[in-house]
Amino acid sequence: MEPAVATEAIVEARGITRDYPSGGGVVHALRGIDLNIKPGEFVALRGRSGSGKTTLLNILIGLDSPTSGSISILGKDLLQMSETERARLRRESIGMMFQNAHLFPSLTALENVEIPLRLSRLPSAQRNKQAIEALEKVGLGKRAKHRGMELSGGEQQRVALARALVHLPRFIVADEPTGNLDSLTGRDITFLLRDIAHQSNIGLLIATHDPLVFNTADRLVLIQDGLLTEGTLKNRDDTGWHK
Ligand SMILES: Nc1ncnc2c1ncn2[C@@H]1O[C@H](COP(=O)(O)OP(=O)(O)OP(=O)(O)O)[C@@H](O)[C@H]1O
Repeated sequence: MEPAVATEAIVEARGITRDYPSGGGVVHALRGIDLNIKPGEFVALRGRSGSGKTTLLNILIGLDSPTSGSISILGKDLLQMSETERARLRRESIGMMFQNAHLFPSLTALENVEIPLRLSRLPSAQRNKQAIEALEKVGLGKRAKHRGMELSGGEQQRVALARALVHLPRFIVADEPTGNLDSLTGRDITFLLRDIAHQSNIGLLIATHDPLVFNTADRLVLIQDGLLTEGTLKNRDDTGWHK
């Protein structure tokens, strides 16, 4: 039996390829991707439209399967898991954010944040407590009773972040989370994500076109024609960017 060694990486992906059949031919969306993300590390994934960002994110969280390659998440082999096990991994250990907040407009912020916990067996008082704590982490403790439709775009995205955090994930994946926000609000959300990842030792992967996001990240990776290269981060200023 192997010794119980805590794995360093949150995610270790090796040689990931993904081919899609298309019009009688094949699209090679990913052509051999290696990517490691450590606890507390914020990695930005930059690439043009169609370069394979969403495909890669979906594969890393088990929503899609690669054509070849291997993926270890939190020390477990993702590709050996059943559909049910992958769903459980997402429910317990992964938080997701998208360009749109996807809130239920007539539910309160608190009810929206509680949704992922409804699938767990937690008693309702515990669910409520965790949801309030998650809203407080994103600075919206006082908006808990406001309905989704009563919140600004930036507040809605904060609620989406609280919903991604409520089950205390180890890995957060976000696809263009600032894409619909003005630059100041986008900056708030980016800094909040970065700070939460650093403080709570969460691995954070954000796919983005937003220069502010990739200049705030700990590491930038570029995806082009289905291949990854390390990017160069710009010099940081002294206004709190980066660490
Ligand atoms: N289900 C699918 N069937 C066929 N081709 C697909 C499918 N999904 C994605 N592709 C192709 O794979 C490539 C990568 O797409 P992907 O959506 O991952 O890009 P992206 O970088 O996320 O783009 P964007 O920034 O526009 O969201 C594209 O050429 C796309 O057309």
